[in-house]
Amino acid sequence: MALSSTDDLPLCLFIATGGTIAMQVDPSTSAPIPALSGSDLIKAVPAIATIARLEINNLSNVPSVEMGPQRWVQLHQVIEAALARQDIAGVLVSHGTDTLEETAWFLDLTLTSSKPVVLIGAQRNASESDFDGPRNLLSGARVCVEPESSGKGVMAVLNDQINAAREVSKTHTSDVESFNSGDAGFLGRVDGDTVIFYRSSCRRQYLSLGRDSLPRVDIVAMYAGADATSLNAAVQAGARGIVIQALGAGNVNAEVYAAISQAIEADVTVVIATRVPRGRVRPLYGFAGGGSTLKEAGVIFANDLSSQKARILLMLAIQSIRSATELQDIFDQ
Ligand SMILES: NC(=O)C[C@H](N)C(=O)O
Repeated sequence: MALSSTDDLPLCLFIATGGTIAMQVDPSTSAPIPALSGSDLIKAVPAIATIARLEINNLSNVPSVEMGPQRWVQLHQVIEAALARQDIAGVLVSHGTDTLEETAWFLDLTLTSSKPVVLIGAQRNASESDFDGPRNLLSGARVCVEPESSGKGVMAVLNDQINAAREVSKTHTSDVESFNSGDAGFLGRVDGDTVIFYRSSCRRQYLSLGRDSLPRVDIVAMYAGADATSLNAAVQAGARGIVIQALGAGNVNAEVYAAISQAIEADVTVVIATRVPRGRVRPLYGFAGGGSTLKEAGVIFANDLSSQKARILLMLAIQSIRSATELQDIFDQ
């Protein structure tokens, strides 16, 4: 459905997927649930017609806990087809904030166009008087039509702050100032009606989406006193890859180390990430389970990617690559 506004404005595709931005409080339970379609959202923010002409795709209305490989592939296909059209300047996607960074990273890795793709969401639902959805929608649209957005990859725009897909993460459960890019810093910001970029994203990667179904990759958490039960269960479940959310610079205890060694012998690719929000993992310590011994055992180090982003990179990479050296090269970029 195309919503008309000034004819000479750029045309963007607006894809609604769900999330709190599309939720209202259900009076019978007093809890927010999916309620608004993409069309409802746009109708509630008439000022958007001064920024862009929008074509609306009400793709889904799900909380982002329901996002995953199947929906990512579907979203990828819809966006790839839209960006191939000459008349489309960019794509705006509304999304729940809980897994927004994962969808953004998957799309950033797999889309081929240099046209902007902007993900937005909201921390407060549409029944709240200080609902942040409209502001994020307007700012997202501004970034989507901004000529300087070209080649910046997939971006997350919330609270007027522009983040690159590789670096962005949700850092607060409820505050509207939640999404940031850690050590890398924001890509830019929206100031009133002006989009200001501070930098480009210089660490972008492309991995082709070979098949429609991605290989199973699980995340296993390391913590004080952890045993190998979860890791062994992932191997039993048929995981082709396992990302360990390790400690510190990339360490596990002796029991988990032994299980990792066995998993690698059974041809499961194991990637070490960390639960620490900032910094890289590396082969540092020589005790059983320290990074140096893990490297000896044949693990891949996830660089500074969170475990959830390392999982996505691994899912895409092991479609075609199995050699540890080549996989490590991909994670080192
Ligand atoms: N603020 C939000 O959008 C959170 C919501 N649970 C979601 O991710 O769908």
